[in-house]
Amino acid sequence: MLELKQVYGGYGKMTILNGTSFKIDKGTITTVIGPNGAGKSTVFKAIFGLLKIRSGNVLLNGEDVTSLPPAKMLGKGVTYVPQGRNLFPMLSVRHNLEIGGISSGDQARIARRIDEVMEQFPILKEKAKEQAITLSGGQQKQLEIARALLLDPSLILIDEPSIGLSPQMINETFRTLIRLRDQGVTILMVEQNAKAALAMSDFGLVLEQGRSRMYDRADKLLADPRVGQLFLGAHLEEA
Ligand SMILES: Nc1ncnc2c1ncn2[C@@H]1O[C@H](COP(=O)(O)OP(=O)(O)OP(=O)(O)O)[C@@H](O)[C@H]1O
Repeated sequence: MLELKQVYGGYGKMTILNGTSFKIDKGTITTVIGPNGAGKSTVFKAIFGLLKIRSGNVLLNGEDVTSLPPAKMLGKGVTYVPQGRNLFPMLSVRHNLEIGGISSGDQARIARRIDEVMEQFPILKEKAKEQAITLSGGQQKQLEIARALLLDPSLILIDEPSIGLSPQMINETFRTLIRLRDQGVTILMVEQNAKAALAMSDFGLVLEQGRSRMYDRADKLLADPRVGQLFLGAHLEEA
């Protein structure tokens, strides 16, 4: 569904993506792991058009979407849930959802989608009129994921969804992602919480110094001693 071919990019004179190449299949969850600064978030920004790609290509279902701006990527069915909190805290849960649909020309459809999405996230329906800031961290992440669903994406890029959440809320967030995968949505996720994330993923990708070093079934990566070394901070070459 998504393919990166020899993607190079970075910030100013700094090159972070050094020929990143990988493919992910439709209807799967793939977790990207790797040491701090490996370029995991940068890959997402490059795919979603937030970072100019210097060379290389991003293909979506075979179509070249390299450096398309975010609004165009949304139109192609790709959505991005960045790291951290990305809500309007003083606005209501419903209002935050409405903002997610603002780029759609069809507001009647968005109103319908908000109702559908709320059915999938009962806590959001219950708290629709409450300010987003009154939700727990996990509920806020659910709201961000729900907002990402408004435009019916086929691919969700989600960066560190478990950060700052309790173990119970991490489980709930991961269960939500599995449910979406089972509905046919493709998920590409970055996670620091590598073991738990690989345990619920179909595939894993190890990124190091802006290059994909390993790609395999998630259970195989989990069992690979070199990945164990990586979790402990060693570089793959040393491992
Ligand atoms: N906006 C920016 N401007 C300049 N440098 C940046 C910017 N964003 C990230 N970087 C640098 O790019 C490198 C890769 O950052 P990135 O956030 O992609 O890494 P990561 O693998 O997601 O790391 P982490 O696990 O720590 O989140 C880092 O050295 C970082 O300091």
